[in-house]
Amino acid sequence: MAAKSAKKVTPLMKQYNAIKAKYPDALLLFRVGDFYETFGEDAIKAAAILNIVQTKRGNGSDQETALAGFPHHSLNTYLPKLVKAGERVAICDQLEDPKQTKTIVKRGVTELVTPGVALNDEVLQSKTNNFLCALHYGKKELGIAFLDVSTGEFLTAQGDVAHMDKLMQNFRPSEVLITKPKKQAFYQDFGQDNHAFFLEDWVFKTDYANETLNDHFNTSSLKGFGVDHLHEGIIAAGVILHYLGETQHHKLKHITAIQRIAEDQYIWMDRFTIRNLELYHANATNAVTLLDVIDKTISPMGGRTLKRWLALPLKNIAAIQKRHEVVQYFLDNHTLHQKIQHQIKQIGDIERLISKVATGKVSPREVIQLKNSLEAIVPIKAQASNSDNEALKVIGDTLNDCEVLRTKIKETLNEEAPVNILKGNTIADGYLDELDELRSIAFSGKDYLDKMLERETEATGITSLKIASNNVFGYYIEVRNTHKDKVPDTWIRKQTLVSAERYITEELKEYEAKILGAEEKILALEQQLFNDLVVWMNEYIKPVQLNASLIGQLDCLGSFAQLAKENQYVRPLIDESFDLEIKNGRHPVIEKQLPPGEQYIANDVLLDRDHQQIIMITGPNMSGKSAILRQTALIVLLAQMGCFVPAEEAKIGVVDKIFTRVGASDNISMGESTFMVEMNETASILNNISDRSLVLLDEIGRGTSTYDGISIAWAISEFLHEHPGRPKTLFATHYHELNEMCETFERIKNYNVSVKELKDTVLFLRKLVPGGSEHSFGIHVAKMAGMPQQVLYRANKMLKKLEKSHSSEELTDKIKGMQEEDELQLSFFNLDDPLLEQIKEEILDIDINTLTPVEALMKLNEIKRMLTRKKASKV
Ligand SMILES: Nc1ncnc2c1ncn2[C@@H]1O[C@H](COP(=O)(O)OP(=O)(O)OP(=O)(O)O)[C@@H](O)[C@H]1O
Repeated sequence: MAAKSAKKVTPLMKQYNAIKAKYPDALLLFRVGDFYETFGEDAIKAAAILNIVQTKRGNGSDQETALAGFPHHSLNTYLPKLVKAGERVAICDQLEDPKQTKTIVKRGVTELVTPGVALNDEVLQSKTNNFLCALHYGKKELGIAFLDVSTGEFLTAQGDVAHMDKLMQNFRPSEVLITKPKKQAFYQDFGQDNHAFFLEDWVFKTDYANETLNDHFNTSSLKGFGVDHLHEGIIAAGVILHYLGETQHHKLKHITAIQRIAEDQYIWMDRFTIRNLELYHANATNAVTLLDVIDKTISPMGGRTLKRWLALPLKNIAAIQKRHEVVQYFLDNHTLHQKIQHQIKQIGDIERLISKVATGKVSPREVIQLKNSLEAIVPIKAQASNSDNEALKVIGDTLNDCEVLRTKIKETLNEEAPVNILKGNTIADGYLDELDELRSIAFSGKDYLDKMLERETEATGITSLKIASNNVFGYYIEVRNTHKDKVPDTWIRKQTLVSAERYITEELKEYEAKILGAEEKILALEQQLFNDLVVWMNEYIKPVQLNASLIGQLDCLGSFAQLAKENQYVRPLIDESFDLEIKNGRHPVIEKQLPPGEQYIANDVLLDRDHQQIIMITGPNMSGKSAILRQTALIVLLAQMGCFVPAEEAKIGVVDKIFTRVGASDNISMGESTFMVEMNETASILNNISDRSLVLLDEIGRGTSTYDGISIAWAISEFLHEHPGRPKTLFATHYHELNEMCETFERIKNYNVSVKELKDTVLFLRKLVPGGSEHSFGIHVAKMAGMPQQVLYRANKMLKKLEKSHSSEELTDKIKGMQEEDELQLSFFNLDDPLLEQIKEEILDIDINTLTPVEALMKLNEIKRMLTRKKASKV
């Protein structure tokens, strides 16, 4: 019997199965009454992610299925958690009023929320764009498009894999769309880290893309956007719009344009450089990024603009200088700076608010927020327009005070409008006579009831009459039992209590109907008026978006001034020269991380085309070589973003590309391939450099044996020196052999990061001084670790000899010879001491060619431990 009934699928589950079949990749939230329910696999996932109870449906039958749900009003709490966990969530709602239908309620998916297509504030981060990306593999090139549906920004580009990879690093999309047949290629080219979704191949077609885009923009060609030549990019952009349709996002008026990412206008940085410089993504957990240090923006638009500026520093000198001028102006005009910042603080996320207007998801309270934000723009516009700084004036003149929009919102909406329109009191008093009248009926009831009570008391002579209402019986007149006999016949008894009776009268019934009718009408009218307002507001999408962009810029520039003031940054000079002159430059992040009382040691870096094109920096580990390299790149980058820089003075011949490469540090554990990767990466630099490039090489060549490493580092430096572009280069190395290069190559100069050797420690002076280093530095570290003198002496001696040797075959013989020669020195031990034998073996086993300083240190530590143990056992 049970088995028979179990086979029968209920109409509800039948409907569920049909809808689920259309969205197999999504977690389906199925509205049943006041709940969103999930079933089967979805329920198991939802219960785990949301930490909600999972139950069963089907009572042990073979149709038993898992079930988990939550109240519909908690959607805003639970939905973001599912999306953040990487789920695609299909929201299936009831499409008709259950009260109006006798059969099963019609249901359908009203929205598919995916990580890249989110409008919900709980999913979005205010200072970060949330980009959806589509990538198309064309015949020669790849096309890419990015859309932030929450702000309406839509961008496209095309190029090779490296180029696409760099853009992905810049824009960090939350979701990437790719055609199914390219799944493997995508993982190979871009790794497994992206949240990818694979679509059918037919979506990736030129005609379809053009049609979709032209339909959306209501254009006949994409020429006007300057993207018509980007065939692959257009396909990617078409895929994005297609996907929005698929996810039930149809109201997209806020996507007003598509823009080409004009890479030629920005400094080129490849992904290694972006990562290595830790611009906005830390390499270690809790590490501080450049963005963390420089971000003083105070609005969501400013925060997002800053990220964009950081990813895309400018090359156009005039544009850079314009930004510098505004920053300087803010610094010179403190009061204006403060006033503008104060006003910006009052501005909400107008960019996302206007998107919500377009998508019809805006709440009454948000419309009020938008109006208040636009009001805060009015004084900014006036102040900027009245300033005597040209660039600021342009911003002021371009800002739109949106007066008509503000006035209309003000007269339509109540200033205290609720989030949920059903709460009532959304539309302002005095906006519509009809509404005012209804309100007076609905809300002036107290007066009317008081009068009725007075009349009835007089007519019946009952002194303790009461008029009230409850949810079950509506309005009633209550009579205490002592007066029961005085109740007129026309009253109808509704409820009996212990000490009283409740009645209704004809008049009370009529009154109730009128009030209820009025309340219903008020709600309907309010909804209609609010909807009309929102539709009307669509005309203001473009001006509000323009304001958002200008406020974002202004916030950024104000933030640069704030940063300069707080940290003694100076205005850099950008010109067309090829020189780089930094006086007393600092590393913006490290200087903020130093322990209290410690000062960052500033350094000069001078590079030019004629005398000092390449600087070879030697110095022991931890002396500050990498810091000098990175601070140089960061100073250039900050300057070309329009920011001031951490230095005493900086003169920068505009840079078009920044390359950084860091040699593999743990090649031994990672094997040959790491070295190959390092060489491949370096090769890509050598093939792409120009006369305005800045190249930073940190310990390149470290990932192989010493002599290979030296030879490669030598060859790379020689290549850069001889390159007609004469790219400016900083090369940090521990191969002091490279210091010899300056004798042959006139534009290579030696510098070292100075240290002072004290009796038993090394003091880092961190000053970059002219001149090379004469020897290796591993021993310094050993010294610092407090090695016994004998061990140090021995290590020093061995190293010196090894440095002189030229091939690894000679090493063993040499070491043997050295042992015989030096054995007497180690009088601390008995010659036949088994420990000595063991240490001997240890040292002989070391392959110095591939030994990194840290490993040397560890080895020495091991030997020290042996000796300490020996010493202790003797005592
Ligand atoms: N100019 C400076 N002033 C103060 N502290 C500094 C300075 N430069 C570097 N440091 C400190 O020294 C640490 C090591 O610097 P850095 O990593 O640049 O050394 P390195 O010579 O490149 O070492 P390695 O060869 O091991 O990579 C930094 O993390 C920082 O704390």
